[in-house]
Amino acid sequence: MTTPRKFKQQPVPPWNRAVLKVGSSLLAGNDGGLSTQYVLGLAQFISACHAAGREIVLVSSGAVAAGRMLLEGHSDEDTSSAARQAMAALGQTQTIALWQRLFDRPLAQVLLTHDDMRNRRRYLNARATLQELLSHGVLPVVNENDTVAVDELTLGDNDNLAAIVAALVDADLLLIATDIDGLYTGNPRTDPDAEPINEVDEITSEIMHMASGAGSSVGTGGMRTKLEAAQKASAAGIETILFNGRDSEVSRLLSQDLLCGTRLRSTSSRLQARKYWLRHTPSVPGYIRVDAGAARALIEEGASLLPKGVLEAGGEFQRGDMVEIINDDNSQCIARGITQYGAAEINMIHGCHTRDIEERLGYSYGDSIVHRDDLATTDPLDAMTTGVEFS
Ligand SMILES: Nc1ncnc2c1ncn2[C@@H]1O[C@H](COP(=O)(O)OP(=O)(O)O)[C@@H](O)[C@H]1O
Ligand SMILES: N[C@@H](CCC(=O)OP(=O)(O)O)C(=O)O
Repeated sequence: MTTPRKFKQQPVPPWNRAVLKVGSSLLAGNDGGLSTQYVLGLAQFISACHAAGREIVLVSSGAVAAGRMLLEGHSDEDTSSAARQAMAALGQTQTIALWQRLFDRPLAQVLLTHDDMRNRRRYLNARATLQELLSHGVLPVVNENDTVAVDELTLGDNDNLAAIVAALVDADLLLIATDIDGLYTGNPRTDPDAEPINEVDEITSEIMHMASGAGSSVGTGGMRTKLEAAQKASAAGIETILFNGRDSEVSRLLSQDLLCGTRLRSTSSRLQARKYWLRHTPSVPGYIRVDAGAARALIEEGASLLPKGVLEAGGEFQRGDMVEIINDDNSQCIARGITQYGAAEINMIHGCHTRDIEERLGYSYGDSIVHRDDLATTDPLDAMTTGVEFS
C-alpha cells in the first residue's frame, strides 16, 4: 500500500546533534534479507549532516530480519526468543556490513540494553564511549544487545532505546525514519479515512489511541512504540520527528532542514528537563566537600567540579551515584550531581591536577569529578520553582 503524501512541508527546529532511528521496515528487502534500496537516501542525509558539521548517532534495527535468512533449518513458525536471538546474532554483522558499504569512513558498533541504561555506571560508560566516538567524527551504529535482552526483543523496542540514547548523548533532536509518511489519526493501512497529523504539541492519551501495531512482517511495535519514544524524548526536552525513510526526497529535504512528516514537540526545555531530573534523582548518603574557590566556580560560573577544588569525600558512594556537594565553611549542600569517581577514588585524587589523575589511580574516567552537565546547584530560587528542597 502507498499512502498519498499529504503531509505539509515545514521547517525543522535548529539542531547540531541528532539520533536517527532506522526501523527494520527500511532495511529488509521485499524478498527477506537486507537491502540498501530504502536506506541510500538516509545514508546521503547522514553524509550531508557530517559535511555540515552536524553529529548523528544511528540507531539501526534489522538484525532479526537479516538473520532470518541465514538461520539454516529455521521454520517460520518458530518465533521463540532463542530463535530470534540467534537470528539477531547472525544478522547483526550483516546490518553493520550494509551500513559500512554506504560510507567511506569507519563505523562503530554499539550494542546496548535497557538494563544498561538503568544502571548508572553503565549509563556513564556508554555515554563516555559515544561522546568519544562523536568527538572523533565516527558514526556510532547502535542496536539492542539482543543476545541478552529477551524482553526488548519481543517488544521490539528500538524506538524507545533511540529516545534513551537521545537523552544519553544530549541530542537536540530524535529522528525516527519508518515506512510510512508520519503519524495519522489511525493506521492508514487499515483505516482509509486516516488523516495526517503534521504537528503534535503534547502526546495525550487521545493521540496515543491513534497508534496501533507494526505495518509489516519485519517491523515490531508499530506507531505505538514511536509515540512512547517521543514521550520519553519530550520529557528530556528533545523534539521528535517522524518521517518516511523510504522516500529519498524526504531525506533530501531534511538535509535542508525541511520536514515532510510529523513533528512532535517537547513539553519542556532541555535545561528544565535536565534540572528536574537531577533534582529528583535521590542522592546516596555521601558527600564531596569542596573549597571556597570550587564552590564559587560551581555556583557563579556553572563550572565542572575538578579534583583540585575537592577537600575530601565522605560516605561509601560509587561512580555514577548522585551525591551532595558541600562547602567547607558550614557543610551546607551547594549542589548535587552524578559523580564520575567513587568516594575511595576521590580520596586518592583530591587536590591534584587533572593530568595527574591517571598516575594516581592507574586509569582515568575524565578530568571532572562531577561534570557541569550532571550538576544542579541548590539555588534557593530554583528549589522554590521546582518545589524541591535541598540539604
Ligand atoms: N496512527 C498511525 N499512523 C501511521 N502509522 C501507523 C499508525 N498506527 C499504526 N501504524 C503502523 O506503524 C507502522 C510503522 O511501524 P513498524 O512497522 O514497527 O516500523 P519500523 O520497522 O520502522 O519500526 C506503519 O507502517 C503503520 O502500519
Ligand atoms: N533489535 C532488533 C530490532 C527490534 C526493533 O525495535 O525493530 P523495529 O521495530 O523494526 O525498529 C533487530 O535488530 O532486529
